[in-house]
Amino acid sequence: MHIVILGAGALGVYFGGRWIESGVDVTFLVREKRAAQIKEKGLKINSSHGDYEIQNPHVITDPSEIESADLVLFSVKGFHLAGAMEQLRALAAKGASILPVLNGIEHIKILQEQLGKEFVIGGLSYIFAELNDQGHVEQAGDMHELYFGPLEPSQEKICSGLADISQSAEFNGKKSPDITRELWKKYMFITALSGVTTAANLPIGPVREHPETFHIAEMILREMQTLAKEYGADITDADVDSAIKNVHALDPEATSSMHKDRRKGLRLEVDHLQGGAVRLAEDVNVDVPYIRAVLGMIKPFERP
Ligand SMILES: NC(=O)C1=CN([C@@H]2O[C@H](COP(=O)(O)OP(=O)(O)OC[C@H]3O[C@@H](n4cnc5c(N)ncnc54)[C@H](OP(=O)(O)O)[C@@H]3O)[C@@H](O)[C@H]2O)C=CC1
Ligand SMILES: CC(C)(CO)C(=O)C(=O)O
Repeated sequence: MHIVILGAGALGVYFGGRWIESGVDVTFLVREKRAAQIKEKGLKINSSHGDYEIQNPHVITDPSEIESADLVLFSVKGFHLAGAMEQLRALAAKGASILPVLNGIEHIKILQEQLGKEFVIGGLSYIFAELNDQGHVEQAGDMHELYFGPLEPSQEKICSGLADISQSAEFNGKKSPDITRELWKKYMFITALSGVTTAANLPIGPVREHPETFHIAEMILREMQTLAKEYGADITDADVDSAIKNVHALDPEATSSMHKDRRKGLRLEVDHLQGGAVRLAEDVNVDVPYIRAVLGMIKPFERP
């Protein structure tokens, strides 16, 4: 299987690197600046699951440089979705299925509309990873999960193939029979975690210590549960309880990638995540006052 990584950031390099380590053919499709950085500094994963340096990574800046691809791991931030569409179209035309791992949900429909439903697989990840100033990945903690699953029956084969090749890779690759539910569970979790940590500008430890602050996270989980149900995803009370338990289990210093971006003064995915939730809620007449409130608190730091 030939996999193209579109978005050689934290997730793209981590999962792409782990596939390369296990012998899979991987190409990184990047923009010029990132290509120059990779040429100078190389690609490396520093990880609690073992470090790995990618020797001579295959890096391209134009899809025309490859003949064919089976799969694209699409790992850009929500605000780069539109800018990557032309490259995705070119790769789909070469036969590739697209596996987006962005947080959120709005991108799935946009990709399906732009590329055709048969090309878009469901995917998401649980991992704490970021790029350091060398452009190398820093991954922390136990979690390194990549979930994927068919959104259309025709995608069973590529998802099974992906499960097979991921078995020997150093991450947990999980083929889900109900990826839409998994997508909503992750969207619920990240809307709450990124909302409360980024708005408070605090990691999860101090958020948990203040019941009034933690209450906001719990209310966002509930609002997301209601929203998911409106969109046909059966997110149960047990799912919400399990999300709360997972937040309690996090290291006190742990925080969301959005909060890390706020601390670094980088552009935030708030419009894609909390903004997307508000848009989806408006479309089905659901009230989401807590999500609206954190959206308002985070907006001034968005740097669009
Ligand atoms: N980091 C984490 O721990 C987690 C992140 N996520 C989600 O995964 C997604 C990706 O996050 P993350 O990996 O952290 O993001 P990063 O910002 O680390 O990486 C995104 C990469 O996409 C590249 N990119 C953007 N547009 C293009 C394009 N048109 N062509 C080629 N490359 C492009 C950027 O490159 P350039 O340098 O050129 O700008 C950048 O390197 C987000 O939706 C995030 O919420 C989910 C779970 C955990
Ligand atoms: C849930 C978490 C924190 C880890 O996967 C994440 O998705 C993020 O920080 O963006």
